[in-house]
Amino acid sequence: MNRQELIDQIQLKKSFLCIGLDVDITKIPAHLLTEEDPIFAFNKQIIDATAHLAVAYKPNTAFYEAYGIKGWKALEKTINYINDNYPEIFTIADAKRGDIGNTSTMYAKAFFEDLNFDSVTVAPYMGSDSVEPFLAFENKTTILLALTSNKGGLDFQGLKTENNELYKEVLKTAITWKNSENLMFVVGATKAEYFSTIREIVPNHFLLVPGVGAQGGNLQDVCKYGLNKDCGLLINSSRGIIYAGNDENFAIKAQEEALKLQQEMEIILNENN
Ligand SMILES: O=C(O)c1cc(=O)[nH]c(=O)n1[C@@H]1O[C@H](COP(=O)(O)O)[C@@H](O)[C@H]1O
Repeated sequence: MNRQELIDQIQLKKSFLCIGLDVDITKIPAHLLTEEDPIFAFNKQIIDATAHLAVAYKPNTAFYEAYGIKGWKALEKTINYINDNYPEIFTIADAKRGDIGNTSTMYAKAFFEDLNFDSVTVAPYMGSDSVEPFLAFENKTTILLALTSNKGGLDFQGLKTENNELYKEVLKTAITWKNSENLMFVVGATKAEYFSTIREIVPNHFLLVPGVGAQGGNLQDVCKYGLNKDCGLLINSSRGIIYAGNDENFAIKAQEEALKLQQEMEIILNENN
């Protein structure tokens, strides 16, 4: 999926919601545990109940890798289900990869070709030749960690360099790389006060913003300085949506939580037009 198709979906659905499919088997409703593949059964119901409200889904691969081959199969079934039934949805493999060039190419093939995700999250720490192999894939997006939502995010990302803080160097340098139009950046919702500075450096790129919901980030605060002319934001909530209920009604409860965020987003988009 390309940038314009994503923007079209945002306008059509009046939503820039990304739902995180971070499925912990100890937290899913008990009645699903008798299913052959409880994780996929859970995801399928969440997706069917929320696809009209969201423009993106983001499975974090840790939650699948933790269950070995069964988990990876559930991830594969989930991405195939989305691509087959909701091809208009932007998909994010939250895998936070990045390595020397030839290894990064293999990570990119795993997520872009084998699993056919639209995008993957990547760590910038190893520099240009660790990220450019991801950027080389046409119609695929590389989502680079810039300023993360966690408390320790500032341990390194906030370090002062000669002229800047490190996260600003990441942004400034990454936009000079080959195929940098294929980049998005991760900025945590818990760091809302940084968005105006970030938008000075990357006015046009999309930002993936996790941290709304369970981590306490605020949608309004993020939008105040984070929105751009194309919206330019994907706001993720995982636990706040998918674990809203814990019985047979879990998908309806998830839908209700997604709807609350979508309705807030609709107002924000209308105000911004
Ligand atoms: O790359 C991410 O998605 C990410 C970056 C970040 O700075 N903070 C962050 O929470 N995430 C991910 O976003 C999701 C947040 O989940 P909830 O806190 O349950 O909404 C998890 O999958 C995290 O791994």
